[in-house]
Amino acid sequence: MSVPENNGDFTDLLIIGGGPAGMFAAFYGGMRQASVKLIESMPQLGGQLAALYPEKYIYDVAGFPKVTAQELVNNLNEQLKLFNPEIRLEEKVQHVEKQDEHQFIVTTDKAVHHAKAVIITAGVGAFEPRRLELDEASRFESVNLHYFISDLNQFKGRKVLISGGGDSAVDWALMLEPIAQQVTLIHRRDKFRAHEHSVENLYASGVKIITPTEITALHGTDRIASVTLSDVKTKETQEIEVDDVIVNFGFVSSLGPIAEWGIEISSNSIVVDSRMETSIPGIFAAGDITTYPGKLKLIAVGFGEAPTAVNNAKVYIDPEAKLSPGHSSNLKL
Ligand SMILES: Cc1cc2nc3c(=O)[nH]c(=O)nc-3n(C[C@H](O)[C@H](O)[C@H](O)COP(=O)(O)OP(=O)(O)OC[C@H]3O[C@@H](n4cnc5c(N)ncnc54)[C@H](O)[C@@H]3O)c2cc1C
Repeated sequence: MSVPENNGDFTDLLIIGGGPAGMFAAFYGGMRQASVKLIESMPQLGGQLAALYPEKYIYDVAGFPKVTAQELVNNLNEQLKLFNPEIRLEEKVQHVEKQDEHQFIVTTDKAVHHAKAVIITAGVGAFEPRRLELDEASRFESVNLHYFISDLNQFKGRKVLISGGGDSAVDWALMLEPIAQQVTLIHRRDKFRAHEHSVENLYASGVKIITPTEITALHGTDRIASVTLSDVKTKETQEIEVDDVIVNFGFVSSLGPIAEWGIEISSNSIVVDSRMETSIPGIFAAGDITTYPGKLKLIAVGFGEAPTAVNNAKVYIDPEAKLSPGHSSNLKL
């Protein structure tokens, strides 16, 4: 099956956001013989799965009894490459404007794109980690202060300090314990908010736990060599040597520029109808970013919404086209 060339400068489908919903939409657009451009602000595809929990297991995606988030992203990548969509990484969409039916101008921080239809799969919006509120923190960010983890092995044989009390902090501590030389987990409260079972495993593990404690200073020139920890109640301090500091205070997200594109928004999400079309004809949405009565923010749900958005976008672009894609099992790929 061949993918048609762009008609002039106009891509058939421009997809904003390369999380699981956007990746599957990109594959599906190719399957519907649409030309596809996918724009993602992060350096990698995969959305929350790749950025926030690549090594965690997911159990509720159909057909996968158990799969790590990164494996699922790798599979989505392999699947979407069947149709060679244009993927643009590290490019953030700032503005979408409808000029006329089938004519959208999408402006990013790097270029201006033209599309016949737009599908927004921007998840929770462009997300950022909640940062350590210390003046000196920013200069260690690209060195040994981590808010995201992409490869557990980078911590092999190292002294790692993790700060945070939720699931991510506890999970990272447990996963790093057999790899790192030493893992210390601190939290500003006495109790961890993580899943009960994980907390039980934590106390049974070799992770050193210090609570209620917070980081009050980072020391080092080129990299953090030690940190000052302060007891939240007694204010007593201690300095410990570290090779790496991982901060897991969760992340903040906002729709950012999306809220200014004139699309109907409700509770920080994009309102869609049963065709996954937004209040602007020709702009569709899928995945965590959408809202409608009964909406669930799950990967499996995004995997259903993406084909609905793509098939309806196909009909928007070409009203003669069939809504139903037919069965993929009839394809010869
Ligand atoms: C720790 C954790 C565990 C989870 N476990 C599960 C689970 O077990 N099962 C499950 O079903 N769900 C789980 N989820 C939820 C699941 O990850 C989300 O439902 C899913 O990622 C939503 O996919 P998405 O493609 O809609 O959005 P996202 O994954 O959020 O991807 C959206 C992408 O759009 C990009 N983007 C946003 N704005 C712009 C812009 N302006 N320009 C360019 N790019 C942009 C973002 O950078 C991001 O990469 C979990 C979430 C977390 C945080």
